[in-house]
Amino acid sequence: MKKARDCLLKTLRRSFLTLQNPTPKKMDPSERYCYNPILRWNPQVEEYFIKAYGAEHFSRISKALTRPSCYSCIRVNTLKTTGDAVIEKLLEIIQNSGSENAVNGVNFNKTDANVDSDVGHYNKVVPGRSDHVVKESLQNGTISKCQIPGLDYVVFVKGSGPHTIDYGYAPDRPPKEVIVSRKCAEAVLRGAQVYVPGVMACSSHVEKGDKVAVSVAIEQPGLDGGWGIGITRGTVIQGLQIDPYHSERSGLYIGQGTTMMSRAGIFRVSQGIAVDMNNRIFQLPSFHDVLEGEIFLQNLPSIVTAHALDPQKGERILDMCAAPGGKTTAIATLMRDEGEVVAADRSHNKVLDIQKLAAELGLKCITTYKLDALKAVCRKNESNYMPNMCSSKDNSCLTAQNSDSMKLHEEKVSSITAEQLNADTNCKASNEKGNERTYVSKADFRKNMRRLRNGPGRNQSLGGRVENSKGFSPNSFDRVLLDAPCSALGLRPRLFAGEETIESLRNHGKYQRRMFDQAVQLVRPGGIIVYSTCTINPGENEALVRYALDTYKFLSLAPQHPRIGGPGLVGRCEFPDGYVEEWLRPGEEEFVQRFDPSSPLDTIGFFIAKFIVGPKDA
Ligand SMILES: C[S@@+](CC[C@H](N)C(=O)[O-])C[C@H]1O[C@@H](n2cnc3c(N)ncnc32)[C@H](O)[C@@H]1O
Repeated sequence: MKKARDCLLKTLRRSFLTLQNPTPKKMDPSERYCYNPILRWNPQVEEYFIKAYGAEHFSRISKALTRPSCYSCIRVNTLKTTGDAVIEKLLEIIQNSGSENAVNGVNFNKTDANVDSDVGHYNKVVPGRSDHVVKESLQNGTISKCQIPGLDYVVFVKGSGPHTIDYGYAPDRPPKEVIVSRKCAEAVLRGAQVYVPGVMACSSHVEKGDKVAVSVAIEQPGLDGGWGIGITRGTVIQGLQIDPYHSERSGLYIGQGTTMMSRAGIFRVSQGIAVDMNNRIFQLPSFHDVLEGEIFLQNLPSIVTAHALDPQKGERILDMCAAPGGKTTAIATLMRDEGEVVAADRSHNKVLDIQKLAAELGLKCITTYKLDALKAVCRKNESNYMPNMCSSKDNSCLTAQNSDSMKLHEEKVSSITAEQLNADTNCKASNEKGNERTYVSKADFRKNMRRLRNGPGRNQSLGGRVENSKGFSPNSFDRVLLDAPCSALGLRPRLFAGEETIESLRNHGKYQRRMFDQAVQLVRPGGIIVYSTCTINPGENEALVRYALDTYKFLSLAPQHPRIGGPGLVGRCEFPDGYVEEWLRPGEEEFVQRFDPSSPLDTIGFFIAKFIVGPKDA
């Protein structure tokens, strides 16, 4: 029934488009076979953002969102190596790589990585690269160290684009084509290959080894007021104007590639590379499998977020929404792996990702938990609340699921507690002497306690065990990072933004405020909360700050270092339904960092606010 309805809608839509444009005009191929996407928004959301940013600025932001940043940002694992050593190794890799890889399309992969997803990476390095390439890479700034004070361990590798591609169009002989899904295209723009599940449609008679023009199917407004892509997997493309989705694809060509299998193969198998993208609109270096453990690819604003938190050695830090662990590991590295970073996420599998990343980077001070951030504060009346497990030392309330392994160790724990506590009280004095290795720090003590109760560390050796937590005691963290789940409207490249409505944006805001309420309870007086999102939506950024400052009088905005983002938005927005959203007040805007995707920094859209927690009973 639904299929028939969809089919009918599609047919109606096509007739509607044909009626609107009865004799499709011949299009200049340079207009058609190019990359010039227009980001579609929900009309009310667009109106709201235009009010916030002004029409011209919002149009620049929209444009920037459709493109990837033109460089890769590498966070060097300073516990294992240095920025200079990494640059040297990368240059060596370029030197040994094939000349077919242009400098601006630097290909750093050691091996073919046959990732079985529609967005995996695939690259190969061919030996025989000449020396001048290395010199050029340095001279033209392909590889450079970040110049921002304190961030000299961050390495940038430049990419290039958008490039104009000749798809070999000739009158009456259109190029063979492959149409991919939006998600696949977004990954391809970031440097991935086209994998089988990402292919939507393909020209007839495509054989392995054919050159194909790759375009993307993006959601279009439907007659029913929703969005649809109006094309089904397996559709045959003739290269004619009567092809389904022909006009919609104009300006949405993301590159040229060589098919790795025939059309029949693409739609028969379930995995593998369908198209090897060898001529891309954006040429960005790919680092899959490269210098594993020594480097981590991370957006610059995320690295800055860890700095804004300013974690100190020996502290206890909570990362409330931590997966996949990019910021957790940045924080642990800034702490030189001394102290405790509690990394929580509500998704079991994502917690495993944090563990994997921590192990890869060799970080030991990270403890992971599966935990709903909305219930991050330990409630004493929980049915399975076990007071002896919510010790003032550990402050983590573990669930009954772990009680067996805990009972086994309980005796041992109690026998060492007194001794350890003595060590604990000694730690301040020892610290003053700077003799960090001979005393048991608070963090080490907590780690030992956990080891005794739970066996060896969770990171490397337990092979995928994830501990559930019922939450933590109030005031039990020195600093809390809330890198909140959000509308992600700052992520790049983005080819469609119509799914978010005013209502869904407001819901994100509500969810974030509830999480923030938990963060406020968990951090001790005198501690720090950093709140961040990867969205351009002021309702999830400045409005959260307003809520925080108005609700909790003991919070105040703190300056951030480094500060490379722009100021926040001051003012308010009145919605047609009467809802009023309050943003920052004059004087507050310079305390937050707003990363504008259309600014010369060329980052994702991102927001960071830092709060100092004053005496809570004041
Ligand atoms: C923006 S991502 C975090 C990215 C991470 N901080 C990093 O830098 O790698 C948001 C995360 O919040 C998690 N999340 C969403 N709702 C949650 C909840 N109620 N409790 C805990 N985690 C949640 C998601 O699983 C997701 O991993």
